[in-house]
Amino acid sequence: MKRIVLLGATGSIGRQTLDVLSKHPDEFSLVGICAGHNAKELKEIAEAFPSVEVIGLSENKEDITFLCDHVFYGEDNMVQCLQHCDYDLLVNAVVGFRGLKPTLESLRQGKDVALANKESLVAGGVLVKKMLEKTNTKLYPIDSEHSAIFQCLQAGKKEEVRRLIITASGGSFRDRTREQLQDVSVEQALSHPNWNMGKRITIDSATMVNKGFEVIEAHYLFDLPYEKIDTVLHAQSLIHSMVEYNDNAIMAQLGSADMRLPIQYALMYPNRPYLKEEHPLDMTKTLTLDFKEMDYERYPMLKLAYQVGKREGNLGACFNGADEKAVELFLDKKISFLQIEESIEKAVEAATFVADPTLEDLERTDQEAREFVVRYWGLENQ
Ligand SMILES: NC(=O)C1=CN([C@@H]2O[C@H](COP(=O)(O)OP(=O)(O)OC[C@H]3O[C@@H](n4cnc5c(N)ncnc54)[C@H](OP(=O)(O)O)[C@@H]3O)[C@@H](O)[C@H]2O)C=CC1
Ligand SMILES: CC(=O)[C@@H](O)[C@H](O)COP(=O)(O)O
Ligand SMILES: [Mn+2]
Repeated sequence: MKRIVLLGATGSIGRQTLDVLSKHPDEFSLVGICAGHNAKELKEIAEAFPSVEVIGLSENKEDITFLCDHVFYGEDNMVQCLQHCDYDLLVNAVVGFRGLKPTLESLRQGKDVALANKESLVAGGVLVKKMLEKTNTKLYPIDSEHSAIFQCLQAGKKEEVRRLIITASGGSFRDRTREQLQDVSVEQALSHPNWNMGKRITIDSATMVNKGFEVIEAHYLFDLPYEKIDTVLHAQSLIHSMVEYNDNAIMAQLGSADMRLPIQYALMYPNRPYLKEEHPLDMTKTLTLDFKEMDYERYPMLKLAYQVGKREGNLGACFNGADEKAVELFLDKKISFLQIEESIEKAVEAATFVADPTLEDLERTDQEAREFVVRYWGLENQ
């Protein structure tokens, strides 16, 4: 029985993880759940999974202390939960920079992490890598592209990999030119062509920040240089990513747009038990595969992500922090879609570079990037 702690339990990945866990009651016991504000849903989860021993909530608006022995409130709730329960695997599906600390804490304790929170690696990849080496722990990717690559890597040796090819849908505005992005609305940006996901990642997909994050994530997860990590536009999101080997073989992983497969694979690797699909892929009817070369002029955030990733240090934390704040402002209709990009570019330009950052350095960089974006748009008093 694997004892699981799930962060971001009320989110898109969180809920799909609960579904996977509920299908394997003899394999998993859910012992910890955390979320941000949604006390009502946490309560429902705790009732559905009586094995829950610890609960974390960032806001203290509702008293849920009666639900189990340990309930922690506040921004440090996730780390406190990890310190007050006996668990085997952390599933980190919280959104944002806040996911880095619990990832590091879990690895420090010698516990493996099934990772959806890509921000842990984008902002803190250097620290996470050091901790993995120190404690001999493992990360199991949940992000669909990285799960696909992880699956394709089972077919060969790492030394024989020529390159990783990460597929990109192009996001909500893939059929528009840059000129046509001037007046796009929040509602339009939130309409992803293939995936149903949380708001932040859906906007990141439209700006291609998400693909930039995924390039950096792949660098740390698979320990390959940026020169061996490519991206390609693939509108259908049927191929989740590929690995090209030295003998020219290209291994691809295909599947419907259902995150329960990568979640289950991360939790049960190397096993592949039965998984009922909502919308099974019918090869004979639906299989059209289009590919287009990535256009860095159309998607400047992807180009910037390579530069940020290669320079390393604290720049990933700046890139992510600026994006988090800019996406929040866009969703609140305080800035326009194209101003998300401008926020990130200017914040990275203005950042003070720290080559070998500590966690405190990254936290400072994250905070400074957010403050920079607010100041840049003159929104200090709103
Ligand atoms: N959705 C997807 O298909 C994919 C997501 N990912 C990654 O997985 C992560 C989660 O994404 P997704 O599920 O879409 O996001 P959602 O927005 O759907 O869910 C976010 C989760 O984080 C919680 N949360 C928000 N603020 C806080 C806080 N201050 N303290 C603690 N918890 C908080 C939310 O709780 P509450 O509901 O209470 O606010 C919720 O449980 C992201 O890093 C994303 O990039 C990666 C690949 C695919
Ligand atoms: C489901 C998932 O992993 C998302 O990251 C998704 O891949 C977004 O797709 P695009 O960023 O390619 O639009
Ligand atoms: Mn992805």
